[in-house]
Amino acid sequence: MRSLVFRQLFDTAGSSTYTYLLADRPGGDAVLVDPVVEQVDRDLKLVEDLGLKLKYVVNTHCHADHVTGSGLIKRKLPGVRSVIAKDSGAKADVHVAHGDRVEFGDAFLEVRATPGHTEGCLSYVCDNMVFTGDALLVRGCGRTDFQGGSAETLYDSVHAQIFTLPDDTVVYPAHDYKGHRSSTVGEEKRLNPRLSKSKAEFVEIMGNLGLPYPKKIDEALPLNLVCGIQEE
Ligand SMILES: N[C@@H](CCC(=O)N[C@@H](CSS)C(=O)NCC(=O)O)C(=O)O
Repeated sequence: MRSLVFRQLFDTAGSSTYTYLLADRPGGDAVLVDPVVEQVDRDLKLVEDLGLKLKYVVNTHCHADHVTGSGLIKRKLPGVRSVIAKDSGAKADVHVAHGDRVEFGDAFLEVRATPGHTEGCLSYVCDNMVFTGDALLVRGCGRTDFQGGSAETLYDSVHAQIFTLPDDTVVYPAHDYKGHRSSTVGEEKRLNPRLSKSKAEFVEIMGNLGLPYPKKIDEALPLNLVCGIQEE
């Protein structure tokens, strides 16, 4: 039985983003999923405290609400490689697509394409966990009104790629705005107020969210298209 290392970290500075640290074993090879630039020192201190070897910074998508920590982490730890979907249109060291694996030591993330919030959204499955980015949030989902978003596509993605996982798979989202930390596939299939509905109802709901644009969108998008801050 593998003793995977797992930590869930939260950006209290404003974006309400969850960053995940995973390693194949204590002191082993590690990945960081969705790091936030303001929290890079916190994340790297934890990597050092746990004696881990950080291999990849992995992005679920090109975020619009915060700047990814990928570029800054690469500057501080030059051996680390950034990962994002080929379909995101963003630069990175490694471009992945549906069916690929991101390997770290004896463990790996299985890449599942879950477009709809953006065209290049990915979810990553690791053992009994799925890191859903903004495709599926706890009792919610990512908005579909910019970055090539499509409610129809998001509905199909979640139903085909996430809701087909075992019901006890633990759902770890990229954001939470209501105090949740995780959920399960079974719970979300039953209780998600948007995605448990029919596709037509879902499309109607998503067309009427009326959310303001993220405050940092104009700063975040251009930087995230180059995988974060690249220069001094
Ligand atoms: N107020 C925040 C942005 C909130 C927001 O729009 N969140 C996105 C994910 S980040 S692009 C979203 O999809 N929300 C779905 C929902 O139902 O809330 C800010 O200004 O940064």
